[in-house]
Amino acid sequence: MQAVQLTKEFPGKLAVSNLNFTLRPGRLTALLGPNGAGKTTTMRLLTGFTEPTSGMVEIQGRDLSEFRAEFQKQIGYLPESGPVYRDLTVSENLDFFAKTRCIPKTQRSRAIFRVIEELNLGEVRHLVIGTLSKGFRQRVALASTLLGDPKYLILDEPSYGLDPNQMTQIRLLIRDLSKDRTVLISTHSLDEVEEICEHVIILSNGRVVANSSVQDLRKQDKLFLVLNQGKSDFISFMRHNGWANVFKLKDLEDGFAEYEVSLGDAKPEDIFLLLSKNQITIREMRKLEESLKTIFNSITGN
Ligand SMILES: Nc1ncnc2c1ncn2[C@@H]1O[C@H](COP(=O)(O)OP(=O)(O)OP(=O)(O)O)[C@@H](O)[C@H]1O
Repeated sequence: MQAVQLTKEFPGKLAVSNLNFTLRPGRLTALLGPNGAGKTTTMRLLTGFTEPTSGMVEIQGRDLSEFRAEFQKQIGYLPESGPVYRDLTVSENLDFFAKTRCIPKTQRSRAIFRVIEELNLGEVRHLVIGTLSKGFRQRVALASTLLGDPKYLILDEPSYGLDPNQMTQIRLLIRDLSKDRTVLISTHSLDEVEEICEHVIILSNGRVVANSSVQDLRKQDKLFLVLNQGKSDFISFMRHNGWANVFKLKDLEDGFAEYEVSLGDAKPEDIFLLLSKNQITIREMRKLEESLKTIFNSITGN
C-alpha cells in the first residue's frame, strides 16, 4: 500500500501535502506527529473515506479511487474513539458491523465468534456497550475492525485511554495481527512505538519529516567527548576525516573542549581509533543514547 504524492486540502487549510511512503505486510508502522500534523487525514485518505485533492493511494499497483467499494471489504479502519453504539450489546454491535461490511449471512456468526475469541470478549458479549469500561469498549471497536479478517488495518490511536494492562494486551494483539497484515497505527505514545513498531512515519505540518525504521532513527546516537586538540581545529580535522556532524559544546579553561559527534552508522571505537592514531588526548568519551522522544522533538521542531 503506497501513498503517492498524496495531498488533501480543506477550504483554507492544506492538511497534508505530497506524502510519499509505503506500508508493507509484516511490518508494523507507526504514524506519529504533533496535534494537527495530519495523521487522521492521512488515515482517512488511506482507507478511501476521504478523497485526495491530488496524488493517490496505490494498492498492489492499482489506484484506490478506481475500486474503493471493493477495497473497503479488505480494510479495517478504527477511527479515533469508536465506533461503538452504546445502547447495543457487544454481539448486536458486531452483528451490525458484520452487515455493514457485507459479510454473507452464512459466514456472519462464524466471523463474529472469531473476533469475540480473538479479543477475549466472551464474558461481555451479552452486555450493553454503554455499561462497559473504556478498555472493553475499545476492544469491541477493535473487534468490529477485525470482522471479515481484513488484510489492511488502519488504527487511529488504538490504545488511547486504556489502563496499562489493557494497553499491553492491545499492543501485543496488534503486533500479532501485523505479522501477516499491513498495519498502520497512529499514536502519541513513543513507548508504544519502541515496544511494538518496526517502522515510523513522522508528520509535521502535513509533511513527512521522517520515514525510517525505528532502528535507523535510533542511529542518531551521539558521542560526547572532552579532548585537547592542541592548536589545530578539531572540527575541520573531523570533517577532513569524513565526520560532518561535529559540534563544539564549550571550551574549558585548560585547553580542553567538549564536543558532540553524531555517530550515524559508526561505532564509538571508530572515533577512538582515529583520535588515538592522531595523538589527540581524550579525557572523557561517552555515548549519548537519544531517547525516541528527543529525536521526535528535534525532528518535529518541538
Ligand atoms: N474537515 C476539515 N476541514 C477543515 N480542516 C480540517 C478538516 N479536517 C482536518 N482539518 C485540519 O487539517 C489539519 C490536520 O488535521 P488532522 O486531524 O489530520 O491532524 P492529526 O494529526 O490527526 O491531529 P490530532 O493528533 O490532534 O488528532 C488540522 O489543522 C485540522 O484542523
